[in-house]
Order: sequence, then C-alpha cells, then structure tokens
Amino acid sequence: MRPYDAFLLISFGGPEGNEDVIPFLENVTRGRGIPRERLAEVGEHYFMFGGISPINQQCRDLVEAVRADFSANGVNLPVYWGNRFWDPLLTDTVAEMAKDGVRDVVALATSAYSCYSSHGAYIVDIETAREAAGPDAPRIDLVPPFFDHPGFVDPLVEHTRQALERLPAGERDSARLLFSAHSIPTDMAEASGTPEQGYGPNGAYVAQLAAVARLVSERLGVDNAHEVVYQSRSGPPSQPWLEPDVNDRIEELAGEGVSSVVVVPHGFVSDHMEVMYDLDHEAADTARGLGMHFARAHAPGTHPRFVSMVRELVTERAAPDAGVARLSDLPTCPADGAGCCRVRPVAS
Ligand SMILES: CC1=C(CCC(=O)O)c2cc3nc(cc4[nH]c(cc5[nH]c(cc1n2)c(C)c5CCC(=O)O)c(CCC(=O)O)c4C)C(CCC(=O)O)=C3C
Ligand SMILES: [Fe+2]
Repeated sequence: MRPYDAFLLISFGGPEGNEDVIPFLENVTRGRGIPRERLAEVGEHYFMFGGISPINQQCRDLVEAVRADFSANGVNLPVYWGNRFWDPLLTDTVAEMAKDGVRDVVALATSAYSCYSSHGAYIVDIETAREAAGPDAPRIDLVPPFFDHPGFVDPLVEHTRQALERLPAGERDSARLLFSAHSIPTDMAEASGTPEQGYGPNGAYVAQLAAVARLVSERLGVDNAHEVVYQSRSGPPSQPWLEPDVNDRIEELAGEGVSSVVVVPHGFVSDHMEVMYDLDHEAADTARGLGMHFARAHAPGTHPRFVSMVRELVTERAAPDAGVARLSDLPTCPADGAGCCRVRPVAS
C-alpha cells in the first residue's frame, strides 16, 4: 500500500517478571517528580502478580489479530511493535525498521485520547527513537487520537452491556455507570486543548472522556445514570489531579443509597495492570466493603471491531479523502500535537 510500507503499534510496555519491575518503573518515572512512596506502592501492585503486567501479551494478541485482519482484507503491510518503557523498546523497533529498509510508517498508539501523557509523549518518543536510528530512520506518521471512532466506542457498548448482565437482575436498571480514566494533573488536562479550539474549560482530555461516556450510554439504550471518574492518581499530594477518584465516588454513591456500580474503563484500550489492580482489586473491594454490587466492563482489547478500526485508520490515512469515521464533533488533534498534546507541563 502507498504511501506506507509498514504498520507500527506503539504501546506503553510493562514488566514480565519480578526482576523487571523496578527498572520498568524507573523508565516510566524518570524526571517526572513521582514520590518514592508512590513508586514502592505501585511496585507492590506488580509483585502481587509475579511482576507480570498483562499489557505486553495484550499487544502480542493485538499484533496477531491485526496481521490476520490485514491479510484477510488485502492490506499488505508488515506489522511492527514497540513500547515506550519496556521490551520491545520503540528505539529498538525503529532501528530494526531502518535496517529492514522501511521508509514510510503509519503508527497507532494504544491510547485513544488527547493530552501530553496519552498523545504528546508518544510523538516525542517517536522523534527520539528516529534520531537514535540515524539517517536511515523511517518517516513515522502517528494516527491521531481515536476516542470517538465507532471501532473504539462500540466494543465498549457491548462490554458494558455484558457487565450489566453480570449484576443480579434486580440491580441492572438502577446501577450507576462509572466511566473510568487515568487521572492526570489538572494543568496537563487544561493544556490538552483550549476553549478557542472548541473544548470546554477543562481541556480536550476531559471533554473527550465526557463525550465517549455519553456516546456509550446513548448507544447502550438504557436509562442508567452515568458519570466520569478517575483512577490511578500519582504525583505529590500538593499537585492537583483530575477528580473524583473512583473509590471516593463509590463511597459517596453508597451514602446516597446506590446499591450497584458498573465500572467501564473507557480511558484505556486493554485490561492492563491499572485496570486489573486499581479497578478489579481496589475499586471492587471498596464497593463490596460497602455492601454494593460491582461489575467491571472489559476494555476494547482485541474485539474484532477494534481490530478492524486499526485497519480503517490505516487505510484512511493512506487515502485521506476517504474521511475518518467519527461519532463526536469535537475537533481533531493536529498530527504533531502542536498547541495541545505536545505541551508537557513541568512536574511540580
Ligand atoms: C493518561 C495516562 C494513561 C492512558 C494512556 C496510555 O495508555 O498511554 C496511562 C496509561 C498507563 N500507565 C501505566 C503505568 C504507569 N503510569 C504511571 C504514571 C503516570 N501515568 C500517567 C498518565 C497515564 N497513564 C501520568 C500522568 C503518570 C505520572 C507520571 C508522568 O507524568 O508521566 C506509572 C508510574 C507509577 C505511578 O505514578 O503510578 C506507571 C507504572 C500503564 C501500564 C500498565 C501495565 O503495566 O499494565 C499504562 C497503560
Ligand atoms: Fe500511567
């Protein structure tokens, strides 16, 4: 396919054994001002699972599914995979592509929203990896955030319906839908898009998360109340991060007489460690400790519609006149993230 000669999946990376945990966390937090206690705490989450994050296997599964989908649909592109923080590292993958003679790459990040952590950092890391690979480095186009693509939204709809069905029948109509995303510092949220660019006062990240929560609820066709909550807060306590925290909100809801919650991790692409620990372990314990019913919807993962979305985004990018399927009217992020995702607030 022209103009591209390879597809690259870019992900976060995660440890795959106890000995990987500390070096992985050092990679993630280098220069980010994360308190030592928070690191020790997050390390324990990984050690609880033998130091194995599910994210790398989820990427292998996605790579296999994308390869199969490409070949079934006549998309003749080799598929590469590189991570920002753990093997296979993006720098090594870009060097390998250069060695293979790859010239023009279309890339997709396993991250659907706009903000420095979820988009800008990927752009910066691509540039770093290209510089390291030298003059033979391929050109790499990163597909912009795809939060409102039906291939992201519809798997969430299906998975939310399945989660509702896991609740006792009498609880389904009244269960609160809590759409959960990674908290980020409020200054990073505000820098992710301005009101002049068409976002609300809190920036693109918050506006996009609200739009997807609304889209999923509408397409579910149920009357359950829904709201956005945040998880996995990090950083020093003095720094404001997006709220409410999922656990705090569950406690408040219990006080208001809500007896069931369905948590939908719409801020993520797969059920990785932050979903497994912070939701299935922590938030579920919070809810059950308060006598509430709890169900957690799966992230898109390797849902066939998500996999076909990858192909659609790739082919649409190769033939821009085809137009990209989008379910919201929020503006799209510029490909280089200038003026929004590219802004990295100083860690305080
Ligand atoms: C927006 C966002 C996403 C979603 C977009 C995307 O997917 O890219 C995301 C994903 C993920 N975050 C992950 C893990 C971690 N994130 C950390 C730290 C941080 N995340 C942040 C934001 C985000 N993170 C921020 C603002 C920080 C503070 C440090 C900084 O300003 O950069 C830390 C350090 C310890 C801590 O502080 O918690 C860890 C270990 C994993 C891997 C899970 C696994 O292993 O399965 C994944 C997919
Ligand atoms: Fe994170």
